Amino acid sequence: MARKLAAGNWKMNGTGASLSELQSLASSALPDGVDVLICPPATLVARATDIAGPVAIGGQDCHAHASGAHTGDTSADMLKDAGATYVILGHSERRSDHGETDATVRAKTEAALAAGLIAVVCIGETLDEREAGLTLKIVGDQLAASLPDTATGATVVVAYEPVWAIGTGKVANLEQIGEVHDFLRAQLTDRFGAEGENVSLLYGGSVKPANAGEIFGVANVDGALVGGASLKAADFSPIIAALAVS
Ligand SMILES: O=C[C@H](O)COP(=O)(O)O
Repeated sequence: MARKLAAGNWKMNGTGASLSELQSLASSALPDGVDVLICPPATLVARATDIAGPVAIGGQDCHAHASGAHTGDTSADMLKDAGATYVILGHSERRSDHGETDATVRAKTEAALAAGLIAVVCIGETLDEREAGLTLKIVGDQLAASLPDTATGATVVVAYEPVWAIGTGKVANLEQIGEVHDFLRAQLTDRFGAEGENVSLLYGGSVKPANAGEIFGVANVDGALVGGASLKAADFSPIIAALAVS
């Protein structure tokens, strides 16, 4: 059985003052049965873990190597040392801005698992790919090539984020979300057997308090990876609450 996860990705937003939002979330009465994760910028990970209480803290990327001459990069071991327990990998913004391939994502995922972090592996099609009828082929190929053979429900989360729905206000409709999540679950169980049922499947792309409830009602949606609406506790809290009652 996959665990429910409400994950917030602050992307390149936030300074020390923003930690008041995390503080507010951490001191609120979080519902049982939902894991809550905030992934702030790398500069805030260590400070965030000091005040996070029941909220897990994650990085937004890591290098595939544990250490070395890689100026500007952060290793999975470093995130772990700073108190992180998760790391987002293969976000479409990393894939497009930094040329990350599925092979890169798989190598990073292996590094994250070796460091003891839970990897939130992101996949998703572009609008051109959807309009060409390639959605399931694209996400299936990304899933297969980005996950290592050692992935389990305890070590890996998969986030389906249609690129065209990220930060655009355009949300995939429930039928589109359901089709992809059912497909991903089948792919996971084909490859990992019963363990594939334990991998949490998140939807991401313009999730807001107003649409979270209906999205969480879709089969095989175990939570969300939320960008903009995770920056304020007042927006993220109702999304967490909607997941709890789904
Ligand atoms: O990682 C989060 C996703 O990119 C979704 O971002 P968004 O909720 O701002 O659309």
